[in-house]
Amino acid sequence: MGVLPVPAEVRAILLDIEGTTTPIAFVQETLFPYIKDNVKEYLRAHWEEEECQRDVGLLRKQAQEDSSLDGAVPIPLESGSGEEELERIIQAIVDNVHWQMSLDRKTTALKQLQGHMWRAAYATGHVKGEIFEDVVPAIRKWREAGMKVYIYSSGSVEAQKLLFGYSTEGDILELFDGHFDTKIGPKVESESYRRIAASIGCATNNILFLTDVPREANAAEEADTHVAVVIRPGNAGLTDDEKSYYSLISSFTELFLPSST
Ligand SMILES: CSCCC(=O)C(=O)COP(=O)(O)O
Ligand SMILES: [Mg+2]
Repeated sequence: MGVLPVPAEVRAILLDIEGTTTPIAFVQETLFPYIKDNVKEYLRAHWEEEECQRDVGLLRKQAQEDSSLDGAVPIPLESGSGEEELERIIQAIVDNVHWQMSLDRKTTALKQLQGHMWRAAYATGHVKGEIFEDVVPAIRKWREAGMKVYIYSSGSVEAQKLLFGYSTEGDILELFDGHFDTKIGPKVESESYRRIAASIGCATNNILFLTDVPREANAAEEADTHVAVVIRPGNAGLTDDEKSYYSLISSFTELFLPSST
């Protein structure tokens, strides 16, 4: 087991979810198939609700922005009323969601809908958020040492709260001081890390960001945020250059805080 000293100026640890706190397999083999299998029924059942209409509005706007992309699926406006017309629009949304998911897109529109759909899956006990076993004990230790702990995931804040609220370790939401999603900006843009620092009320170099994705680490580092790349079973491999450039950890227990004993 390695040891990674945390720089003394770090006051907050910012955590990615998929591939960092949580196995990629849980997201790809449980959460995402649930969306693909249930999106049509969900839209039919919730169509009249305000929240669902907001999600549809965001997806339609995103589809317009995506119209020049290869294979993009448009979402037409309803022209008229009736069951058949509604089915035509719902089918277009289903196709659009499937297309976005086939590319693992991280659009706020897709992530908002997913978060709302997972609500029922977690609340009925159909799904429990999976967390690597080192995560909870390590976060407790960091917090005892005075560290603030935040989540930054492409999954919506609502989806994050479901995952940690209904997790294999129980409701562990109390471990987090706050949550960020793509509403603050994409994880591959350095400006997002500046906005997060401003929102927390610290400098970017007071934050240590843990992620499995080198492009995200690179964006954070450009903003002068400390980073470490997390290696977990099932994560994408790193190039030799990435392995030698980034600080790497394979468990949260490898982080050594200056004040820890
Ligand atoms: C928050 S639960 C679902 C995870 C998800 O939808 C996703 O896109 C994961 O992205 P991350 O930024 O956590 O790697
Ligand atoms: Mg990730």
